[in-house]
Amino acid sequence: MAAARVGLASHALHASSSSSTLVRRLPHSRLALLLYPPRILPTYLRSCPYVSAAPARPRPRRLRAMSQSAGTPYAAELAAAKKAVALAARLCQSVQQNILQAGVQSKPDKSPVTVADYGSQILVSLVLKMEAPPSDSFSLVAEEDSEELRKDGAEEILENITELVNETIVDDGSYSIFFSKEGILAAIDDGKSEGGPSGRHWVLDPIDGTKGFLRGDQYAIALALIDEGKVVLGVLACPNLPLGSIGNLNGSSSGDQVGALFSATIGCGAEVESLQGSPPQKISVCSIDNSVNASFFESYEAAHSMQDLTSSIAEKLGVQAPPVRIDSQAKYGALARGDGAIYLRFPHTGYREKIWDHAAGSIVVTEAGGVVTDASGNDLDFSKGRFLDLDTGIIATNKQLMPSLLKAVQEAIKEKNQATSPL
Ligand SMILES: Nc1ncnc2c1ncn2[C@@H]1O[C@H](COP(=O)(O)O)[C@@H](O)[C@H]1OP(=O)(O)O
Ligand SMILES: [Mg+2]
Repeated sequence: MAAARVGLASHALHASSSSSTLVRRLPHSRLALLLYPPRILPTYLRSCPYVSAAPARPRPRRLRAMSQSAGTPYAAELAAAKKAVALAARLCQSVQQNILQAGVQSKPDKSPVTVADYGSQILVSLVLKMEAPPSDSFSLVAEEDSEELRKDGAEEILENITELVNETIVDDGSYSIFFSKEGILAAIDDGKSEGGPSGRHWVLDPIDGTKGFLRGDQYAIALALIDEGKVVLGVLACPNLPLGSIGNLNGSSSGDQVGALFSATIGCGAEVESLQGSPPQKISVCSIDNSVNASFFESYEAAHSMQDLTSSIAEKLGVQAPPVRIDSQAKYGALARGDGAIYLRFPHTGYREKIWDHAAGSIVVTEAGGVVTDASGNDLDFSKGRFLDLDTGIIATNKQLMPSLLKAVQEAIKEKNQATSPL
C-alpha cells in the first residue's frame, strides 16, 4: 500500500514570511541598532550577561497582539509561548528558503543540525525571558547546546547564527536586544536544564523534524511548559502545514493558507490559528469509532519508526487507508484537529525518546479530546528529566478507538517478538 506524503514544500515556501533574511547578510544592521535611543530591559533580563540593551526601533510589531484572557490558567505563559514560536518560525522559514546556502552541521549522532536550529532556540529563550511572568529561576530543557559551536572550525557558523538572530530581532521590532557571539553561545546554553518532577520547566525542540526541514517538508517548533512534573501548556508552530486540514490522503491541501499554530492549556481545550495571525479556533480529534474507517499517521523517515510493525497494527484494525507519513510533531497537530484518527510511533530498539519530542504535541492531542499513551497504555511521564521512560512506543487516538488500538498494538508486538526470537 502506498503511503501518502504530506510535503507541500514548494507551496509552503512561496507562502512563507515576508523576511528576506539571508544567513550571511546584514553588516549594517548593528550600526542601525546603535543609532536609536535606548529602551529599558525588564529587570529579570538586566542581569543577563550576554545581551546588550540596544535601541527600540519605532516600527509596528509584526506579531499579532496575543490576548491574555483573565482567569485562564497560564494565560500569560501561553501568550509568551505563542509569540516565541511564531518568531522562531519566521527565522526558520527564512532559512528553509535559503537552505542550500545556510550550511548544515552534523551532530555526533549524525542527525542534521542547522543554523536555524540554534537560532530558533535562542529566539524562543529570549522571548520567554522577555514575556513570560518571571519565576524563581528560568529553566529551559532544550535540544541544542553550544558544544559543537565552541569547537575550532565553527567560527563561520557561529557568525551566521549571530547575524541571523540579530537580523530577525531587528526585523520584528519588538525588542532592542543585540547578541554578541559569546552571548549567542551563552543563550544556547540556557537550554541545559535537566527538567524533573518539581518546579516549572519550559521544554523546547527548536526544530522538530530536522530531516523534513532540510528536505523542504514538514517541521515544527515545539514548546511546552511542565509544572510539577505535568505538561500544562503546549504550542506547536508548523510553518508548512495547511491551516485548514491536510485534506485527502494523497497529500493535497483543502485550502490555500499554510502555517498552523496549535496551542493547548491544561483544562482549557486545544486551538489552532494561523501563524500569520487569525482568530484561534477550537479543535477536537475525530469521532470515528470504527477503525476500518480510520487513517493513521507515522514518521516519514523509516529509520524513526518501525513501519513493518505499524503496518501489522493497521492490518489488525482493518484500516483501509494508506499511512500518512509526515515529519515532526505536526502529526500531533493534524491528529488533534481530526485530519486522521491514529498516530503510531515505534522507534527501533535502543532509541530513547526525549521529552521535547512529545510534550507539546501530547497536550495538544489530549486537550483536543484524544489519548496519548505508550504501547502498554500508560500515560507519558514528563517528570523524569530529559528522557521519557516508556514501554516500546507511543500511540495516540480518540477515546473510542483506544481500546481496540491498544489490543492490536499488543498483539502485533507479541507476534513480532515471537518472529524474531531465536527459539
Ligand atoms: N533513530 C531515531 N529513531 C526515532 N526518532 C528519531 C531518531 N533519530 C532522530 N529522531 C527524532 O525523531 C523526531 C522526528 O520524528 P519523525 O520522523 O516522526 O518526525 C525528531 O525529534 C528526531 O530527532 P531530531 O529532532 O534530533 O531530528
Ligand atoms: Mg525533535
